Amino acid sequence: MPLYEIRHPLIRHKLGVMRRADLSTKSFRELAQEVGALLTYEASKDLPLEPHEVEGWCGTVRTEKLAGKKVTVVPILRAGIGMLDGVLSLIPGARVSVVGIARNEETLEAHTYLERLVGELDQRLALIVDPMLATGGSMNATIDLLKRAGCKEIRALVLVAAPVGIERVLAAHPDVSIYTASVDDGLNEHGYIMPGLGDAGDRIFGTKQKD
Ligand SMILES: O=P(O)(O)OC[C@H]1O[C@H](OP(=O)(O)OP(=O)(O)O)[C@H](O)[C@@H]1O
Ligand SMILES: O=c1cc[nH]c(=O)[nH]1
Ligand SMILES: [Mg+2]
Repeated sequence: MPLYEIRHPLIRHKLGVMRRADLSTKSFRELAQEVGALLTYEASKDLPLEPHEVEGWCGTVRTEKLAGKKVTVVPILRAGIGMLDGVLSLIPGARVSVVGIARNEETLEAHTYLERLVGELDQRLALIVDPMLATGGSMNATIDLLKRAGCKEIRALVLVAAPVGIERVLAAHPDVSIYTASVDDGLNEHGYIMPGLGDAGDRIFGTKQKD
């Protein structure tokens, strides 16, 4: 099943705090990174290991180490930057591919304005990070361009997802897994996730929402 709603108590608690409208930019930012790291923990559960040996205090110890699976983290600008360090805190050797996409506020269509991908994408697991999966347009545009660049293994990490966006992504890309801290109720008339987090980019970068 390609949708994973991670109902871990730490995630649920932290996401609950993030929903507070009076939360400071600093706290929202810190929590986005923390939940990003916790989602990474779940999304990396099946990374391949290989046998290893180390010299321990009592002699040689048989251990395991990561088998060197190549990873690229793909933050969708802007808001995806808010989860990037959380992912890198657990997978520090990952390369970063940056994708810039803005959603048109009237039509809700995704417009791609930047594509800076790392090499060897056909050999890498791509972890796309974006706090919000709303209509799914931005996520599908990102998956499309990664696949065009040769990527074969893609996982999406989002803080909050709307059912309609999940359906749209999985209909177009059934091979992609989505990891989310919450499947929320739906979208309002402006395409915002309800109850959601509000405008994640504005909350992470401290820019103002329209009053
Ligand atoms: O699923 P969708 O309907 O495409 O909406 C979700 C997208 O909207 C937000 O970005 P936005 O376009 O506001 O850009 P920003 O991160 O620069 O604020 C969010 O971070 C997602 O990328
Ligand atoms: O709820 C939403 C939907 C799109 N983008 C956001 O930042 N929040
Ligand atoms: Mg925004």
